[in-house]
Amino acid sequence: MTAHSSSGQKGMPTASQKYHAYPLIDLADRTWPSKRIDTAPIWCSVDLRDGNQSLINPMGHDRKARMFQLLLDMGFKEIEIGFPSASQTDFDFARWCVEEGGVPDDVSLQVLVQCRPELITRTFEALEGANRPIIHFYNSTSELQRRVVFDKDVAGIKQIAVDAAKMIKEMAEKAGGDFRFEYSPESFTGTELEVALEISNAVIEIIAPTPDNKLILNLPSTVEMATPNIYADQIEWMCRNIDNRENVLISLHPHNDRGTGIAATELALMAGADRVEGTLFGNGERTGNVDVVALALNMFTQGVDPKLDCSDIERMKAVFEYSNEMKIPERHPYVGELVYTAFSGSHQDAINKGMKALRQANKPEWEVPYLPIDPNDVGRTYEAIIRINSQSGKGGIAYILKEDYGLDLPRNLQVEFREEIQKITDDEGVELPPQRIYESFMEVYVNQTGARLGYVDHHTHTDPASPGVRVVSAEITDNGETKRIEGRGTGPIDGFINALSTYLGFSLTVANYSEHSMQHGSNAAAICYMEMETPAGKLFGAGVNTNISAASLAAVVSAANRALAKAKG
Ligand SMILES: CC(=O)SCCNC(=O)CCNC(=O)[C@H](O)C(C)(C)COP(=O)(O)OP(=O)(O)OC[C@H]1O[C@@H](n2cnc3c(N)ncnc32)[C@H](O)[C@@H]1OP(=O)(O)O
Ligand SMILES: CC(C)C(=O)C(=O)O
Repeated sequence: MTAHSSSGQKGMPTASQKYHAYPLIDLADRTWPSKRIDTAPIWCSVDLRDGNQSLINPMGHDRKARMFQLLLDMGFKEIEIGFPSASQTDFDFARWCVEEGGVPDDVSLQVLVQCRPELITRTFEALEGANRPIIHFYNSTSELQRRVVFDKDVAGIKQIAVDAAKMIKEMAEKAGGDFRFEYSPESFTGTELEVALEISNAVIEIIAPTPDNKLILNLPSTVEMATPNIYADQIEWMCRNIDNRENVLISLHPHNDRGTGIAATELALMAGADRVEGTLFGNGERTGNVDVVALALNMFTQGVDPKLDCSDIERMKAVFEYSNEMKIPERHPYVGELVYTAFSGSHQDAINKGMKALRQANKPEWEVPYLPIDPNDVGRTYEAIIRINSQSGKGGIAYILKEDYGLDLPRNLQVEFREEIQKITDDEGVELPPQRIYESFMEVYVNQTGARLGYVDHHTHTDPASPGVRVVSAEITDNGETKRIEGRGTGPIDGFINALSTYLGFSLTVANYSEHSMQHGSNAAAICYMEMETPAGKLFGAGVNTNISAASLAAVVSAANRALAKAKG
């Protein structure tokens, strides 16, 4: 039945008529909810097989080889390199890996094959001479596939698995090599647990795994059909009930149809699984395989060694994009261009303060608000942490000026300058790059193109008649004309302010003052920030000079210019 909305548009069909809820698992004494992941699983990359079979243009040799090298460099010890009986490309790649791939002794090549004799034979040919390769065989066991794809009952489906297991075991013995075995009751999540158990146990009996050669029993979430807790229950149930558990490695192979592949994998690891098959950044059929990088880095941020080297995530991204001919979205966990970036004011403020506190604490532990991982740990820089648009606040602007240009703005100046930036971002409606923020700061406070006054030079001497009083004589420009002004005070700033106040005919006083050396674009110059009470209200000026007194006086002139401009409206 089709529902119709009040607008007359055709709505979605009635959910309960078209779909049904996934049944709950009867496991009242489940233990996984109170477990945590404290060691890394055995990782197996399936980029070159499950990832590859989902691509518009499957990988040729070069794209495969480049991905393969990355996977080795990241420390994968098990790599599913393809489906050699399916295509000449995959067959040739398997041969290349065996003969020329430089596979370290502790790495097993894994290949996938259906339970079909001619394909199994070809698979053994592809692996001749390989070191401890894993033959991964599978057949679909779900109720739906039994009914509509294979037209067989459980016994018939079990027979497919058993026949293949026998053939593979015999061929391995005949070949005399040191083979390892993996069996997947494919579409496990659509299979009744008792059926998956019966078929898996039948395979285990034939393979007869030992402590030295355990069977990998891969329980795939071929299609993610339910909430992650259900997958965890299924895995805990299988771990408890499977025969010969001590000689069986329970492996996960989650897909991401509901967008919860990572959560499902994590809960299933808590439920007792030993191994995970997945792909870099989650490429794979439909919505992908589980993202092993996110899994590994999730572990890392919990203080667990993930046993996968993700320290050069930019290289990983580049290889992913080259080999898969796909782009990684900006928000993808840990790797997306924007995942370490805050645009919004309060986040920027917190990050700014967090980074400062971290520097001061000088401890190894990472704790910065809004950043669950130190970008440096995956080879990203701090450069893009804070970016400025109309959602940004003073903290973010101050962060950029400090980190990129070494300008340490006092708090009130941050507030004042934010208004200048806000005008621009509201007008333009787009992001403002750091250089424009810096140039804007220099223009508003230091260069002041077209401003009425300019500081040129000054000299001071003690008033012989009044010891302790300094006489300041300064040269300024007023609308381009050179003027000499003179004033007296306790020091150069005081004397200069008195001179300028008299010259302009209004009072200027210092409310606050700070200075530091410039680290950017100027050798040994200092910058002075001067907050002044003026008839137009409290305003900042800034001055840059190699002489600190001159920088201060330039800052006074800058504030006076801003007061004059404000008074003019
Ligand atoms: C969930 C997964 O990712 S599983 C992996 C899937 N990956 C791939 O399929 C990629 C590579 N595959 C291929 O290139 C091809 O499918 C090949 C070369 C393996 C086989 O090709 P073909 O035999 O021409 O065709 P096709 O795949 O359609 O064959 C399906 C037949 O195999 C049977 N079959 C499918 N899977 C299996 C299996 N695991 N074990 C035994 N038989 C199987 C089907 O029931 C069907 O039988 P039917 O011909 O009697 O109806
Ligand atoms: C072959 C199996 C493990 C598979 O790829 C899947 O179920 O997704």
